[in-house]
Amino acid sequence: MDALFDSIADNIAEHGFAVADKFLSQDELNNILTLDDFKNTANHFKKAGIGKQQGLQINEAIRGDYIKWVDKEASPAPLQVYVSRLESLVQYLNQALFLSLKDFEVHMTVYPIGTFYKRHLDQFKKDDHRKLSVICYLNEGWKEEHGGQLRMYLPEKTADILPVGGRLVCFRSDQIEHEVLPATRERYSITGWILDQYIALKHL
Ligand SMILES: O=C(O)CCC(=O)C(=O)O
Ligand SMILES: [Fe+2]
Repeated sequence: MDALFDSIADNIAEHGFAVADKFLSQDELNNILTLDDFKNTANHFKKAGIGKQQGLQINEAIRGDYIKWVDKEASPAPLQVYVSRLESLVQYLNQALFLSLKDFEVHMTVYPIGTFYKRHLDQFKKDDHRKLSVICYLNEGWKEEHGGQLRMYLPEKTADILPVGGRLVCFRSDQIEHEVLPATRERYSITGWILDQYIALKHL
């Protein structure tokens, strides 16, 4: 894992984002996908909103995904594997990049066919504790023609990333605007943010 973590740190330092394949192995992601949460998303997930707490709004013209927050202390074993890998990544990035990262929050995500998330930044207006966005994709056999790319708006170009199973994308939450394009398949992922403070308020 160290070589993978090292390339993530280098790319974040140099370009503000990193794409790392095989962050989760095929077995690890199969185990996550067969969790009841993912097999039966209609019962477990709820519509994602925009903003925080009192300001939270549902707006399908902006985002159409469904989410379930992960309880880091009490998640099922397959998710715990991912949570501890992220913990190691956070430690590594702290040492490599001096970011003073403290904690992270993650939710399971499903985008039903045809849904999207319009161009946005991940930091909230009144709360800038989200330092890095981290998304791990869980989709087997995803191809270009399925759509669903993460489009990042970089200073001189855009970069489109396919949500291929096991792939991790990590980028600076305060700098990189991005969007999720609609797909012809359901699109599964675990979405998270690494913060520079300890989480005070649980979403659960
Ligand atoms: O799933 C993705 O590729 C990005 C998701 C995203 O931008 C978000 O949840 O803020
Ligand atoms: Fe985002």
